[in-house]
This record gives sequence, structure tokens and C-alpha cells, in this order.
Amino acid sequence: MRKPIVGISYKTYINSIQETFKMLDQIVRLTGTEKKIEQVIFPSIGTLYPAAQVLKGSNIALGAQNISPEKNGPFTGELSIESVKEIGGRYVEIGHAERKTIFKESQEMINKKTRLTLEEGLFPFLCIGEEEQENNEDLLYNTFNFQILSALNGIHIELIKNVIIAYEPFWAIGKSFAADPEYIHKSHDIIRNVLADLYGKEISKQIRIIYGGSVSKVSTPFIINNNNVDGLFIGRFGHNPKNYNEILRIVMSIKC
Ligand SMILES: O=C(CO)COP(=O)(O)O
Repeated sequence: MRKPIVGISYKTYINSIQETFKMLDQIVRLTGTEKKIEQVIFPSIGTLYPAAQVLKGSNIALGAQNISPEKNGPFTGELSIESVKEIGGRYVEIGHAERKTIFKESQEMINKKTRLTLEEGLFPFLCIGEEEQENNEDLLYNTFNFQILSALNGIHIELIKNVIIAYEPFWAIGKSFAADPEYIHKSHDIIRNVLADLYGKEISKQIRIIYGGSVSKVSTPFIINNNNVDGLFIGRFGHNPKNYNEILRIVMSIKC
């Protein structure tokens, strides 16, 4: 069975090392021994190394919000996967809506980063999602199919199961409320079908699909209550460690 997984991104909201220490210390005390669920924290990039020190020895993994498309070389301003690995990072977030819209990240770039992450033995949180709410299921299928196929193009089939698909509809990020649970469930079903059509049923069953976009403790029980939703990718409404802990407990009570 797929192990539930919850990620939380601090984006560029929590940038002080002291504040990061304080928050992660609380989180480690609240949830750091849980084994039935995977937890990943994606701290603000300047706090990645100190965050790694706090998470070390707990059951909470470290993730990088972005990496350079190649291990080393002339990529000014980028974070190398070599550094992520050295400090114990296990996950890499790739293709977030903000990187696509603000930093103009292309599908080709997303493909390079995803491939590098998998070949280096780490686990990508591959973000996909439509820009506008879309009720036509065929159009949604085509959008997901294109994004997944181009991101995973040329990657060895053996590695595909290590991908975590983070379904984050652009239009639901940074809002007051998450997308409607029924809409989320339908999208996850479509993504599972896309994966089965591309890589076969067996592999599709092993890939975790999680939802992100204005998730809160209020919406969590409704979103998570579906077989094809394997976890959450939390933003602002989990930045308070107590809220994060509550969200995690709800997910565990339903999934574990
Ligand atoms: O983008 C997200 C996680 O990657 C979600 O962020 P918000 O929950 O703040 O909308």
C-alpha cells in the first residue's frame, strides 16, 4: 500500500534562521516520532542547512524547494543537488506553479530536474495542475497527461514509482479556501488514470498523488477522505506548528 505523505513548504515566508529553529523544534517535538506517515519540510532556501540540523534524528525529512538542472557547472544562483544530498535532503520540489509563472520554468527544465533528482536517488515532489478551474474531464486529462509525460520523458521506468505527484491547481494556491473536495477527488482519479495509461496499472498504483493549494485543518478531512489522495502539500495554513500538527493528526486518523 502507498504510505501517506505530507509535505509543508515555507516558500520564502520564514527566512530567519532563529525562527526556523523555533518552529522546527516545536514540530519535531509534536510529530517527530511518527512512523506511519512520511513528513517532509521544505524550508526557505537560506535556512536549509540549519533546518537539516534540527530535523536530523527525527522522522521528518528535509526537502529542497528547487535545484539546479545539472549537478555542477555554470548555473549562477542555483542550488546543487550535491549540496542537498550532503546535508541529508531526501526530497526535491519541482515545477511549482510559482516557479512556472514567476521564473518561467519550462517543461524541459522540469524534466531535467526530475530526472536528476531520481537518478541521484532522491524523491521529486513533481507539481502539476491546471491554470484555471476546468470542468471538462477530457481537457483535464490532456493537461495532466502533457505535464506528466513531459516531466518524466526519458526517465527509466524503474524510477517512476519514486515520483510523488503534487496536484496543485494554480487557481487554488494562495487563496482563502482549497479547491472543492469533489473537484480534487475527480482530478486525482484522472491523474491515476493518466499514470496507468502511461506506465501501466502496477506502477500507477505505487505512485503517491497528494493535493496542495490553500489546505487548512478545516478542509483536510474532506480532501483526504479518498483512495486516490495519498497526502497533502501544505502552505500558509500549516506554518503554525500547532496547526501543522492538527492537520497531520487528521490525515493519520483517516489514512493510517
Ligand atoms: O503552494 C502550496 C504548497 O506548495 C500551497 O500553498 P498555500 O497553502 O499557501 O496556498
